[in-house]
Amino acid sequence: MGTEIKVENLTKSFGKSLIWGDVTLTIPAGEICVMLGPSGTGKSVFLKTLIGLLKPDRGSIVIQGTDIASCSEKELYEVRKLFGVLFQDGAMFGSMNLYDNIAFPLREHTKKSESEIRNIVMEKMDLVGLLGTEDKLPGEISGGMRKRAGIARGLVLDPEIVLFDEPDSGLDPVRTAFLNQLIVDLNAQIDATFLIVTHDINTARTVPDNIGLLYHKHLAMFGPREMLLSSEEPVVRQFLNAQRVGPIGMSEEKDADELAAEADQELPPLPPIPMQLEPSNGIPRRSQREPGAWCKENGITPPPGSFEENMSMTTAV
Ligand SMILES: Nc1ncnc2c1ncn2[C@@H]1O[C@H](COP(=O)(O)OP(=O)(O)OP(=O)(O)O)[C@@H](O)[C@H]1O
Repeated sequence: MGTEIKVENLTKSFGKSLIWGDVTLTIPAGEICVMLGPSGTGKSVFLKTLIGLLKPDRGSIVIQGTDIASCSEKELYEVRKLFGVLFQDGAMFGSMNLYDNIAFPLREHTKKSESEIRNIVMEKMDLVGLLGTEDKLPGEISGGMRKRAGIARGLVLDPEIVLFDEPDSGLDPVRTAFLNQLIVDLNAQIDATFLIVTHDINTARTVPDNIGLLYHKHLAMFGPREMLLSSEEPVVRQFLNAQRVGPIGMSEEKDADELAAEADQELPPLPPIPMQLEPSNGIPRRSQREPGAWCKENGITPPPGSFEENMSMTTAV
């Protein structure tokens, strides 16, 4: 299970306004990727383009041999069945209880009997820790529970690719930590390919196998977690360490005067690379490797203190 997504030279504009151009990356089967980027750089547009809700101007997105940028509607309909999507707010129907919300895709897209549907819904509710809340309305539960219900609903059709659009938005740090653990556990358990859009730097530093950064209408970098967390590239370094010093300004790129004013400021050292979050259910991640393996293979010395067992999960910001 889990399928690769191969994106080549993807470009998307709305009218004359370019959102991003020439995006090329391969999201490996079964791994977790995080896509970062300042607000408005087109992360949600990227997710929508991957599932064919938006059409790119150019380029290809190949999933199981089908280019969804140029395929027929019928082919697109088939490829879409591979996806589960978690929208920001969980996108629950307010007047339906959680059971019916989670059962909805099965009733809409399959011919399964109500008893088969019941088995699947209860299994997914169990996976996300929501057994016993079947009769609750979305308005009666917390934001974190709504997110988990959204995940359960995204999983009922057994997707091979799961897209998460800011799963941690509006959650407190403790609930975010629980949600991150759930995401890592689910990834190991269902072995699907996960792509997460987030603004949470701690999530980006600890959860994924790979990180991408969209900035200034292009993909600034995409690669293994350790590659980006040890990178000295100014935009990557600034964003992944949530710093003010660097090329990214409040609304757009800084201008020459602003950059000149910063020229003498010494950059803080790169913080240690934290351990990757491990599944708590005893199932190894598909891509599990020794901490520091990428750095070693590539002759990179990680920042001091990296990969220490008891290192704080928070970043030095
Ligand atoms: N359907 C659309 N028509 C026209 N412009 C759009 C459309 N959808 C998005 N945009 C524009 O594309 C740009 C990128 O939007 P998007 O929501 O993808 O950014 P984002 O990186 O996800 O932002 P944030 O981090 O704030 O959620 C924005 O300027 C937005 O106004």
